[in-house]
Amino acid sequence: MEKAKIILALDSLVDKGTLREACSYVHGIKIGLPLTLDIGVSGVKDLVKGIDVDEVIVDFKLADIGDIMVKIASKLDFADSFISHSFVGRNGALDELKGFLDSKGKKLYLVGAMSHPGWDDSLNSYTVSVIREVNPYGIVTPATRGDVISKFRHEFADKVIISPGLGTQGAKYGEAICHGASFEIIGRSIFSSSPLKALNKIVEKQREEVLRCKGAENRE
Ligand SMILES: O=c1ccn([C@@H]2O[C@H](COP(=O)(O)O)[C@@H](O)[C@H]2O)c(=O)[nH]1
Repeated sequence: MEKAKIILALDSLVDKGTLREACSYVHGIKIGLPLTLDIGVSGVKDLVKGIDVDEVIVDFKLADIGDIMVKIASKLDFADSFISHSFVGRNGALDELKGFLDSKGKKLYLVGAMSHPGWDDSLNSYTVSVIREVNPYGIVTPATRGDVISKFRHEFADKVIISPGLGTQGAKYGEAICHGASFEIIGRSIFSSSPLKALNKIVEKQREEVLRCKGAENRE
């Protein structure tokens, strides 16, 4: 069966058997700083070892000078991809991180806009300009504001867009994909209780919503 367009947000510890089974339904996993602080880098390495996913993303939302971001990324060799803030800019920051990740065959995502209500979308013209300059593999945009995803998709037709903000933060499963995201990032709505049951329902709802909107697209 085709994997669902979901990236699991792992911000707290999940039993490895459950994670292994959950991963057979999804594209990837995203490792958060809270989980890494709880179990350490070696604990995270053990957790992800042997897990069958297409992508392991480290989400520490790096935001520092290039040298420090490179030092952090070089300690996390289990990751395929890293998320960084874009507001730090290219020169002396993201240029160095991108160069390092390129040399290791790893991918960079930049935050285009965040999902919480306090994010100011007037910042987005700046993040768009940094994303253009840095040319990352992908972008993080908010599922909570579909119009913002659509704008980023319009600006960056070929980039992978990953969107958090589903379920607990309010967006409907599938909604981000309908607005142009490549994958939906989902954490607490899956892991607060009975993860496999919750994931199955979410996969179903995502498929229904995407069928509904793609059907609508095809009728236009
Ligand atoms: O704007 C952003 C950027 C990143 N996140 C991250 O996504 C997940 C969302 O988890 P839920 O439990 O599904 O709300 C989490 O790891 C955040 O750090 C975000 O929410 N918003």
